[in-house]
Amino acid sequence: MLEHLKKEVLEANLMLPKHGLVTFTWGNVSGIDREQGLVVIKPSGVKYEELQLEDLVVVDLDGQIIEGSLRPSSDTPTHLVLYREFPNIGGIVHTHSPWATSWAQAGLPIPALGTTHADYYYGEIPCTRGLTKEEIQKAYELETGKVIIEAFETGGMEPLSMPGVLVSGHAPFCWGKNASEAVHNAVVLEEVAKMAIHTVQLNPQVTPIDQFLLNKHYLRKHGENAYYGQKK
Ligand SMILES: O=C(CO)[C@@H](O)[C@H](O)COP(=O)(O)O
Repeated sequence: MLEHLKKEVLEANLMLPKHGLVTFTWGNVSGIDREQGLVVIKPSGVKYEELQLEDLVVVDLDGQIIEGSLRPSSDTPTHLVLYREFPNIGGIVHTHSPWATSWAQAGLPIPALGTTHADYYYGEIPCTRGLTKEEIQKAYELETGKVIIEAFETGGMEPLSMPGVLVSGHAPFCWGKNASEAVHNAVVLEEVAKMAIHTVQLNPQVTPIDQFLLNKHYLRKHGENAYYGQKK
């Protein structure tokens, strides 16, 4: 079942080590078939170099395993919260990529300090609050998803114009229209996180770019009047 989605999710998972976003078995990618309400996700703890199509796990939005002999990613509940609350996303990536994880561990949002950021993220990349002891004890991965939703509800952000978030004390989650786009956004997040740290080191007084410049760069690539690249 879901052979096309499985191939897309496998390819997206294998892009994580290719782009230097993961070490060992860290990280995971999933994709959703919205018509069937089924999610394909990486199995937990499997080495990327050994990952095969038949290892992928299919779950429903309640987390029930529909197909697969391996346990799904330990972060599956987080992915499922996001799929349930963000109806326009089709793929999710979680990594511990070092530069973005440094911002998450510092508990800081990433300000829009340049146009590279603005090309993909329409403003400051948010950082959630930390989870409470009760949340950690009760349902860690589920509550991780809930603090992400809480951050977006508080900030009033639209998920596809802000396709990533830093979970305080943990690491980033990114998403997109599909698994491949989610990985693309995760690569951009890591690059933007690295540039931002270097920029602040060079000039601690640096401030975010002007909203007008941010709009210009974001809308060059997104929306009905986008003109970057070639017509589809
Ligand atoms: O967030 C974490 C660990 O803190 C994850 O990135 C794991 O390292 C990957 O877990 P699996 O997907 O293999 O269960």
